[in-house]
Amino acid sequence: MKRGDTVVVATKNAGKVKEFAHAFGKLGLNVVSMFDYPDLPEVVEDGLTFAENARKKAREVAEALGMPVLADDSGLEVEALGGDPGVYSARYAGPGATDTLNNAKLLMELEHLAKDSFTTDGKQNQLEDGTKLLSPARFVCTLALFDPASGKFMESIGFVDGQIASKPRGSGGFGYDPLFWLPTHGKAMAELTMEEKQAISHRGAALALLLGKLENHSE
Ligand SMILES: O=P(O)(O)OP(=O)(O)OP(=O)(O)OC[C@H]1O[C@@H](n2cnc3c(O)ncnc32)[C@H](O)[C@@H]1O
Ligand SMILES: [Mg+2]
Repeated sequence: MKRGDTVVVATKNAGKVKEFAHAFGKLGLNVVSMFDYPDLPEVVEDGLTFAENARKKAREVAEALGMPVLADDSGLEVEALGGDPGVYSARYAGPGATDTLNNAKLLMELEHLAKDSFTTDGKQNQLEDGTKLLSPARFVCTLALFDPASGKFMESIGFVDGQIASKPRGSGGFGYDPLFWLPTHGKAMAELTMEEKQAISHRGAALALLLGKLENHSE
């Protein structure tokens, strides 16, 4: 990839598109997404892992377009929920789920549990304004780049650890960002600028790894 090239990202998530456009823009690359190809058939995300879904999105779109395509499959793993919503993060609240409905569903599930198991050391798990920290959690992002000419994938994975807060904060980012508390920053993910989010996020980490692999590959 060289300055001026276009990267096709197989996503219909406007939040992801913004983050990729920002990251690739710094390298002089343009980003197009599935919003630019509205007629492509929908990819059914029925994989059991993030990696399977990322590969499926990348391969199907790359084969339809006849060019290399990058896909991102990501989600939230919440310890107290045994790793849920995981690969179901986008549709946690059911068909037609929105970020708002998914966040409400997450809080409902956790507050349910909190009554039994998270009350004893309440002080420690509480922010100054009374917001409770309900469970450790982790964002995961897998990236898959598929080149239909070679039939090969290049893949990477990134993580970021935090806590689920009982109240949303901030208006940046997307998805579960307002509920994802970063003890290291004393802020929710949605309170970070895009630049700050990229520096610490699961997507930023996965992208840095992938770019490193691409660089080695082209040498
Ligand atoms: O499949 P595409 O079209 O890329 O878009 P999507 O929104 O369906 O994306 P996923 O299938 O990968 O589902 C990931 C969900 O996990 C959540 N998520 C992923 N990355 C996130 C981030 O950086 N911040 C907050 N929530 C995130 C968010 O709810 C996403 O909808
Ligand atoms: Mg999806």
